[in-house]
Amino acid sequence: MIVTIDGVAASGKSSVAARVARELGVPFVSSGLLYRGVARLCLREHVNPDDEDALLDLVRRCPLDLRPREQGNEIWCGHQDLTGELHTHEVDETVSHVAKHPRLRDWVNEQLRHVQGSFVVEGRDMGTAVFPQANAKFYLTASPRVRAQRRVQERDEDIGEVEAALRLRDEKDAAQSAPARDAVLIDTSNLSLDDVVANVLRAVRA
Ligand SMILES: Nc1ncnc2c1ncn2[C@@H]1O[C@H](COP(=O)(O)OP(=O)(O)OP(=O)(O)O)[C@@H](O)[C@H]1O
Ligand SMILES: Nc1ccn([C@@H]2O[C@H](COP(=O)(O)O)[C@@H](O)[C@H]2O)c(=O)n1
Repeated sequence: MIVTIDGVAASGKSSVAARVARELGVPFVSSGLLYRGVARLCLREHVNPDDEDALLDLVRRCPLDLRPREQGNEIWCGHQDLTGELHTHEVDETVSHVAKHPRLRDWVNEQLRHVQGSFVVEGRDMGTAVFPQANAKFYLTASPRVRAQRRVQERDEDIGEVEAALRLRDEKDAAQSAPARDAVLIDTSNLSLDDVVANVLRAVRA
């Protein structure tokens, strides 16, 4: 069984996917971490994120390894765990530049398709481009303000700046972020995390 949970930045994809996966007793996979990993390598190696050939050379030189874990996915580059370096302002600003390249997206999607068995996978285009055959598909949204409020609970940043950055990332991600026609749309603006998880599990088990 494959369950896809797509949605806009900070809509709750990772949190919901992790909880749903735990309840179903299957791994969860965070596709965004692969893009974030490439963005992190760009920053570390001073590679231009707008240069597609340079990005493909980078991931050949520094192959990233996505490791689904119950407590959260890990991203390794050889023997180096990059996981703790992927949710920074610099990575947030770089990742959409990385994600716009078709051949880089093909590379990410090839990594994702190696995952075997049953799993929950979250991202932007899991239910459309990567796993159109998924058994259940969900698409999470929330107002930019609500998403910014949630994000500043995690990071000590100005809420106005966070909201503006989320709106900008939404625009940059629009090309790959359309919900699948058969996805269940959930506006989480006025729902608790528990409510969203319950709604998803009810639909998966229906
Ligand atoms: N329905 C909800 N109600 C309240 N808080 C929520 C809800 N969903 C998620 N959160 C909280 O909002 C924050 C962002 O959630 P999360 O990281 O899962 O979003 P995301 O869509 O994966 O973000 P990104 O796209 O940046 O990876 C987390 O602190 C999470 O606990
Ligand atoms: N399937 C996906 C997942 C992510 N992206 C790009 O990566 C950025 C970070 O993703 P998060 O889920 O961690 O926010 C995101 O803003 C996209 O630019 C993607 O294109 N496709």
